[in-house]
Formats: sequence, C-alpha cells, structure tokens
Amino acid sequence: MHIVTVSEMKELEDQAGQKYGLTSPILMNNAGQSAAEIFKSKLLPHQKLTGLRILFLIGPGNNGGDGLVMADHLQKAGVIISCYHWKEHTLNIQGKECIEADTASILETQIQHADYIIDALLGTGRSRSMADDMRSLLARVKQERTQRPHLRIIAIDLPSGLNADTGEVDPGSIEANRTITLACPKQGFFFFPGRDYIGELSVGSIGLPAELESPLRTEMLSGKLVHTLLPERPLNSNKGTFGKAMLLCGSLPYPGSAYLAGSAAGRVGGGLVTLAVTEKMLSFYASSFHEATFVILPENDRESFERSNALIEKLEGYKALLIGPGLGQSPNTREVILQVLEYVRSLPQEKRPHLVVDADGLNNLSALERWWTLLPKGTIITPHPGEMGRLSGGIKVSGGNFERLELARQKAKEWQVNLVLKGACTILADPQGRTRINWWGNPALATAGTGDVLAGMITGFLAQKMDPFDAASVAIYLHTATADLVTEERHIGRAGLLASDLLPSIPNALVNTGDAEL
Ligand SMILES: NC(=O)C1=CN([C@@H]2O[C@H](COP(=O)(O)OP(=O)(O)OC[C@H]3O[C@@H](n4cnc5c(N)ncnc54)[C@H](O)[C@@H]3O)[C@@H](O)[C@H]2O)[C@H](O)CC1
Ligand SMILES: [K+]
Repeated sequence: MHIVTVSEMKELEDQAGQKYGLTSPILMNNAGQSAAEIFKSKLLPHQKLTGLRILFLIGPGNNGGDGLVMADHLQKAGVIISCYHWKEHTLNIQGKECIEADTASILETQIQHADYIIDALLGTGRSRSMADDMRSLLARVKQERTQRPHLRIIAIDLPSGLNADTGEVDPGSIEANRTITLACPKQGFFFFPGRDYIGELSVGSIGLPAELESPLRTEMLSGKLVHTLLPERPLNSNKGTFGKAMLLCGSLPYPGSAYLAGSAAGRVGGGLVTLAVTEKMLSFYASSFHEATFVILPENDRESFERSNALIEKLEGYKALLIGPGLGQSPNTREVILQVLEYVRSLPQEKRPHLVVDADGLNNLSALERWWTLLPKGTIITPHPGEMGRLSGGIKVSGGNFERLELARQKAKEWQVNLVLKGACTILADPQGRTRINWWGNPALATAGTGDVLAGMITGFLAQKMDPFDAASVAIYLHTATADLVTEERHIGRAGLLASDLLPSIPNALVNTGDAEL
C-alpha cells in the first residue's frame, strides 16, 4: 500500500480521469460507498444500523461530497442521518431541511443525541487556517465526546485541518476515533502531531486501477505486505536451509544485548545463531541461550587483530553478520570492528555476509571521518534519533516529526546504506529513493534492549537470504506487531514491557500477518 503526498494524490486522480474516464463524481461516489461499507463493518458488535443516529459535518469541497454519498448509503440502510452544511449554515434531518431560524438549536440537539459524528469538513484541499466558526463547531464536538465517551468521531479521508503532507494540525483539529482514508494513507499521518489525530486507520477504495500507483516510491509497512515478503518454509528443509547468523555483540557491562539479538534472530526463523564472545562472557550465555553456538574471542586486553581474526576465521558460510549491540566503545573494540569491516569488504559479493550495524557499532563509527565509506554495499544501519544525530555530524534528530523523512532519504543516498531510522513510526530508506514507513508504534517498546531485538530480527531474516531492504521491512513491522500482541495478551499498558518479553511471541506475530487488515 502506497503512502501519498497531496500532490501525488491529485496526480493519481488526474490520471484516473484522463486514462480511465474516472471523473471526480465517479471517484467521489466510490469513496462515499466504500466509507459506508467500512463504517458498517466496524460497527461495535452491540450496535445495529437501524435507529443509529449519525451527524455528518459537511464541508464546502469534495471531502464534504464524500460525506454526503456516505450519508445517503447509511440512510438507505436504516440509520437516522442529519447533515450540517458548514458553509451554508443549513441542517438536514432525514433529507428534510430545518427552518433557518432554528438551525443552531437543532444542531445542538443533534450533537447531544448522535452516536457518531462524521468529520467531512476538510480533506486534502485544506489551504488555509480553519475559520473561527469551524473551529468552534469542532470544539463543541470535542467537548461532547469528553462528556459522552461513547460518542465516536470518524474522519473522512483525514481529520479536518491536518496537513496531509507534514502532520501539522490546525488548533481547531480534533482527534478522530477512526479515520477512513481514501485510496492511500497520506504522508502526514506518519508524523507527529498528526499521528495522534488519526485513531484507528482504515483505507477505503475509490476504484483507482492499481497500475496508476506504480510511480510511487513510498509504501506503508503493512501486515499484508510483510506476509508476501516472508521467506518460504518448505517441508524439505533443514537448519542449513535457513542460514547462519554471526553476532559480534555484548561485552562485560552489556551482556544481555547478545542474548536478546541472538534469540530474536532465532525466533524469526534463522537456522543457526553464533555469538562471538570472550570466554569470560560464555558462562552467561551458556546458561541462558542453550541453542546458540559460539566463537570464542580473546579477551579485551589482547591485540585487536587477534580478536578480529578469531571471528574472521569462522565467518565462512555465514549469510548475516550483526555488529554492535552492547560492544562498548573502547579503542580496541573500534579496531576490531574496523578490521572485520575491512575483511567483509574484501570478500567477493557472493561470499559476503549481509551486514547489520547497530548501537555501539554505529557509535564507534560516528567518531570517524567519512565512516560510511567503510561499509560494504547493502549494509543496513539502525540508528535511533540520538545515534542518527551523531552519525550526521552532531545535529538534533526528532523522534517523530516530519523533517526526519527527508533526512532519512537524503542520508540513505549519501551513505549508500539501507537506513532504519527508529522512532514512533520507524522509517526505512534505501539508496535508490525507496521508502517504507511503519504505521504501528507502541510506547511500551521505549525500554532498554528492544533495539537489540530489532537488530537481531533483521539479522535472522538476512540469514534466510532475504534481500536487505525486505529483511529490514519485515523485522520493523513484526517488532511493533509483537509488542502489540504481548501488551494486549498480557494486559500490559504503555509501560512495563521487558525486551525479553517480546522473544517468545515473535513467531505468533509472524503467523498473524496472514490475517492483518492493513
Ligand atoms: N478530487 C477528487 O477527485 C476526489 C477527492 N476526494 C475527496 O475530496 C477531498 C479533496 O477535495 P477538495 O475539494 O480538493 O478539498 P476539500 O474538500 O478538502 O476542501 C476544499 C474546500 O474547502 C475550502 N477550504 C480550504 N481550506 C479551508 C479552511 N481552512 N477553512 C474553510 N474552508 C477551507 C476550499 O476553499 C474549498 O472550497 C479529499 O480529501 C477526499 O476526501 C474523493 O475521495 C474522491 C475523489
Ligand atoms: K475530513
């Protein structure tokens, strides 16, 4: 599913008209019908359409037009419909216009008795700040929901006043319980504050032929997409079929990271996981991670080349290599990393393991001039905003605002890497300008070790010979899907998740991708 800017959406609609004769009224009819179908399918189980009361707030453009078509469909299905036309200050109840003098008081009654209010005031054509009377209408709706939390607000295409490109919102915008967006999710949904205004997301069809979307380069990381990318698991297979992953992770103060990343690589289906660790560390893993195999590295006080050679000698046949989580930043460690990178770069492409560099792998690199020239082609890097800032020469990088999209795209190209910029809606960008953005996020993931799990999941998919861009895509999606699953099943709120809680549920999230709505 593609993500569009406002101008890309307009281009799609223009093309639909020119190439397929799909004029604006046809598209609008499709939009309204699809929105009505989605609405019906999402009705709470105890609610029936007959007798349900819905107030539509209708704006002056095509967004209002979508709302009117949707209202018509629902009225035919037995819903009691009232439509308030904001520009004309008129109110229709069940198709009958109210007497002008009474509009304000009848509107107030409709607000008080509505089960649902549909925001069809403004869509992608928002071109200026909201007028005061539109703001006060929405403020009244918001106040009513505070008093009656069962009142549901559904936004058509987008919550009115939201900037569909940047995610900025008008002071008058209100948070929807659900947004039924049309044709494609809009770019601004993935950035804050906009992300918080969308509520549950549904995507309706306006009947655009799929081929029109082929020039688009930005996709939403959806369960459906992930399901198509997952590696096959043929009956006739053994652990060799699913590849070997080597992890250069963990050091004395941070032993857990190698455990978390290694287990995650196994939980996504990697055939064999090897941890390259010192003997001092071995007892920790031997008791907690029975399935791992080990390459024993000389201790930290030995020459760096002895340590890197110990790993390099065993690297043949490994499809994936993760460098970084919990390694620390001593000069010796930095040298080891550089020596391993140099070796991997020197290998012919078919013998090279795919590389993931995370955490202290990135922190060690960011201290070096033109560090990206040290990475082999196709490397995946997974910085959080702080690491991204250091890699970019000390700038401040936001955790969720729109500017991070351009930064991710620009740096993926400049550094020639697959860049995973972590945050509430993680962005994945490749050097050729392709972008995938995760819709899901879970504040419970904001805890130590979850980044190690993500890096390990990517590594586990690389071991299964996945293309790096796809391996990162699948892992990013599954990481948040697993967090949602665990927090829901164990009734954990937005806090209190431990990174290790994710591990046993990764395979369940993997199986669930087949049933995902989005
Ligand atoms: N174009 C199509 O073929 C389809 C569009 N769909 C839906 O239509 C909207 C976009 O429609 P558009 O008419 O371009 O814009 P809006 O309805 O968002 O509003 C334009 C309208 O509003 C006025 N206006 C702009 N800003 C403000 C403001 N701050 N306050 C008050 N009024 C404002 C402006 O002057 C215009 O009169 C899209 O989102 C879809 O919902 C269909 O889905 C299918 C085909
Ligand atoms: K709207």
